[in-house]
Amino acid sequence: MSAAGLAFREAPAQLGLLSVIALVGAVLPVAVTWLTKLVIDSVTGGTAIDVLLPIAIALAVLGALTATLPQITQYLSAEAQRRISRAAKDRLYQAVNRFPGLGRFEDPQFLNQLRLAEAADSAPAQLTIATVQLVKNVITALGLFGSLYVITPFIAGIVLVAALPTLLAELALAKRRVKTTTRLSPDERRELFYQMLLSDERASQEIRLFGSGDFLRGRMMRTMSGIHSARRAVDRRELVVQSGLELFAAVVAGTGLIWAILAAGRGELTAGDIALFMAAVAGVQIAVAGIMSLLAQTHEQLMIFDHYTAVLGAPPEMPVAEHPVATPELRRGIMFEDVWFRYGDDLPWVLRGVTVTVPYGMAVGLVGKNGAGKSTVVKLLCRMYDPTKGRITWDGVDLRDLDPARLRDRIGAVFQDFMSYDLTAEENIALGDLTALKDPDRITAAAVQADVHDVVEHLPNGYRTMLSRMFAEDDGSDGTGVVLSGGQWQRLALARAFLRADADLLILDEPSAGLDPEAEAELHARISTLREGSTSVLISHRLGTLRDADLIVVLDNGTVTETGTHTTLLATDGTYAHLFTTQAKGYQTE
Ligand SMILES: Nc1ncnc2c1ncn2[C@@H]1O[C@H](COP(=O)(O)OP(=O)(O)OP(=O)(O)O)[C@@H](O)[C@H]1O
Repeated sequence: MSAAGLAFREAPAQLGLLSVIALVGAVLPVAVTWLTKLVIDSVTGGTAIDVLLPIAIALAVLGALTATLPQITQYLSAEAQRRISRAAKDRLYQAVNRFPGLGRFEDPQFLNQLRLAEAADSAPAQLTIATVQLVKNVITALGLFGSLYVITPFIAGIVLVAALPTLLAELALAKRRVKTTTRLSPDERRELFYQMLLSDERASQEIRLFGSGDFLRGRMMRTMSGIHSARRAVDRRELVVQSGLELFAAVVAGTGLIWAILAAGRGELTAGDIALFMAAVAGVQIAVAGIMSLLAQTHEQLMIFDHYTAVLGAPPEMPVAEHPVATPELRRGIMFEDVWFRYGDDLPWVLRGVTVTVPYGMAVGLVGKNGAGKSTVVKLLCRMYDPTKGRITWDGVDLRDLDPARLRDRIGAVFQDFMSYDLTAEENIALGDLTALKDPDRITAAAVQADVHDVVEHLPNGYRTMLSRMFAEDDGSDGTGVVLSGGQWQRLALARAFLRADADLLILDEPSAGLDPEAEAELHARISTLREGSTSVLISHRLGTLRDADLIVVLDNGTVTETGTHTTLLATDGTYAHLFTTQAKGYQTE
């Protein structure tokens, strides 16, 4: 949709009124100029007061209109801006939410474009309002130019020709401004990153312990200085060019005035003509300067709006089937068939020909050293990315042929880098399946399964307690937000996954890393019961928790090196046996 289309759909009344006011405002200066000439000529010509009075009253009414219309215009523009920006922002984040995978969020070029698009949410409104103002200024300029032409076609011609360099200069300046903004986008993203880091609750502990605050502040200030010097260069150029243009306009107006006074001396012009001449030259110049700056603004906003439309029109980063196959209920299993994967064309292979089956109804354990590719396998299972080569099938159907959203509906997961939201406890769990917000019993049941019910129940406001000290007042309690411990957050993340009790596949990536030994043992007993008969993939560095798995898959440097049960793998005496005995030794007393 075009900027104007969006603007008129969201604020038709405001923009309609603004257009009418602009039309009235456009002819006001012309009418005032002519009436002023009439008054002066009448006064100097000795016209009767009863003829003068209506003109004076008309001038007073036009003066009142000239004074009030800008205030009304400002109010209507602000309201139109709010409505249109709201809709533009909504569309932008709808588009962002539509990207099926993670690729876009790891692409710096796209992130730069997104930052520019975020700044462009006021562009549709500004563009439309600027266009209305542009039309207004054109009408005023034509009216005043016509008035000037009646008195002196020669000077009128000079004023017109003098406007040309202004137009070209303003357009060039606008182009440079947009170029600078685009070029500075990565730096501004960087500056924002440092800024957020310095005020981030989670980062503050390390920053204080390592005393890295001043280092990060220094980096932020250096980035900011770079941005400022680039902007200063643009501002200086604008200062020089625009001052030159103003000077040029003053010379044109001054020369015209001298000519007009000389002409009046020769009796060719009346006093009213001189007044009209002065008002018209100034008015035309103001209107023309307004047109130039509005044209430049429009040009700039159009270029910024391009980034907005580019994000809105960006295709999904991985192909989404136009007519997806309905995701079948899992009955056979998930197969990785010679899957190769790397995060980017210029990055190393992370998975190299992985062929493995997660059979239906079985608990599969995934083991491997840091960086072996375990979390990557999980991300591919959820189709956050597509394999670079090979394929993954869900009951025989290639994941690429399924609707990613419907596939994910069938999966419950706790990721290694799970989220803790600054929301209430209830909402933190319900995010696993938002329909549960209307069914608190389901939320409680999931919390019981994740062994976090007791903790939540005893919070100051129970399930409605805000799990943040930053937004504490939002929970309607006495304003005391609560901060949970790492292990408690982890259980909450588990509850979020357990909310999808009927999920076909349960993925747990290091679900007990933050739990105390007792809680871990309890959790794994619970998970075992939950996993019984259901299909699950569990990643854990604590190999003891995988003993009961129906199948253990060992990943090493992106390839499957061993598969079997705990007993068979121990007997094989390979990597798994080595890792297991090394870990077991650590628990044994001498
Ligand atoms: N988003 C990403 N972009 C680029 N490379 C990535 C990305 N995520 C992971 N990697 C790389 O892929 C490799 C495998 O990472 P992965 O997280 O799958 O390992 P892992 O076996 O889960 O490790 P760990 O036991 O430490 O959690 C690593 O070398 C990592 O640097």
